[in-house]
Amino acid sequence: MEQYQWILLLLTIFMTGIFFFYHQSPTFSFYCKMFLFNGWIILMATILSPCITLFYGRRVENMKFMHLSILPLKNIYGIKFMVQGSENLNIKKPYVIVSNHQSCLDLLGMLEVMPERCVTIAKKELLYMGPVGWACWLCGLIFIDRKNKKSAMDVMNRVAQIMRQENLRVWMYPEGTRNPEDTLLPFKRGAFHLALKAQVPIVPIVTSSLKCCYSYKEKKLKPGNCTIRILPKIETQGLGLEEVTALAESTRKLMQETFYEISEDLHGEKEMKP
Ligand SMILES: CCCCCCCCCCCCCCC(=O)SCCNC(=O)CCNC(=O)[C@H](O)C(C)(C)COP(=O)(O)OP(=O)(O)OC[C@H]1O[C@@H](n2cnc3c(N)ncnc32)[C@H](O)[C@@H]1OP(=O)(O)O
Ligand SMILES: CCCCCCCC/C=C\CCCCCCCC(=O)OC[C@@H](O)COP(=O)(O)O
Repeated sequence: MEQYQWILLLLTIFMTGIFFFYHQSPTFSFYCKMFLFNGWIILMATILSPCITLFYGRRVENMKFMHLSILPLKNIYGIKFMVQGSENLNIKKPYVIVSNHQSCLDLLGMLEVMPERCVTIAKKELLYMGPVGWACWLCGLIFIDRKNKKSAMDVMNRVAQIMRQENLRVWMYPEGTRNPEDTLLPFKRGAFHLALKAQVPIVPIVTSSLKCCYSYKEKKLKPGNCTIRILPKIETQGLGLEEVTALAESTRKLMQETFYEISEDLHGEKEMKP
């Protein structure tokens, strides 16, 4: 046999093995899907980043490239988002969006509803993910070092200064990390300091439980329907920094109630856990 025939034969055996295990083992198929999910993001970032660097440089408008390149994942995985309350984002001025953070699928939900001129606050580790970090930087993401609180707060305080000048919306995950549970984590204060310092409203956005389509624990990634509810803005004008804790707690309570309300598998959940 010629060398290329050997290669073809080995490739066929390899692909047949993948196909076989994919259908036999849910865990294997989960890892394949996650590999494709991450692989797609890395591929898009690798293709787009050099072009964006060349033609546009770093600017918040580049988010639309992230949007266009990532949204096909929604169709590939059959995840449908039903958006409620889009009219609540018809605000011309800057504001802070706070959203719950369950898993990597939140990226799809975020891009589904993200308004124009919106930047996300992200952990600095993302910046070191090669082309993905480069793409995030080009889209204007703002990175914070969660292990260095002083530097994270300094960055947030600088954002408070520029968001009004540059008419920016800022998207934050106040839980500070992914949380697959049904009870939201206690909220970090950064988003609320930001809104109060910049004297801009807060818009809470709640994504229903993603357990219907994704669970890392159960090694599950399958098609499903999710609801994203955009709540009316919470005004902060005239409120002082002494209100940060109360504001964070009332916003969390509102988002937790909304989460129970829109998550089909949690209907009937009445008890609010602390
Ligand atoms: C082309 C294709 C490319 C595709 C690429 C794909 C890209 C994916 C993009 C998606 C990115 C999504 C990433 C999401 C994340 O990374 S989430 C993780 C990072 N985000 C956060 O952590 C935000 C939430 N955290 C906070 O807001 C924190 O408050 C923080 C600012 C980080 C500070 O941390 P910490 O100290 O732990 O917070 P506390 O809230 O507990 O605060 C402690 C006390 O400090 C006071 N405080 C807080 N902030 C301030 C401030 N700015 N100024 C003054 N004081 C502040 C706070 O009130 C607390 O005081 P008390 O204890 O109440 O007295
Ligand atoms: C040259 C180095 C090459 C490194 C290649 C890195 C590979 C990166 C693989 C895939 C990138 C996918 C990025 C998806 C980002 C989804 C956003 C997200 O969910 O971030 C998590 C963050 O909110 C909270 O983090 P933690 O829950 O605290 O943890």
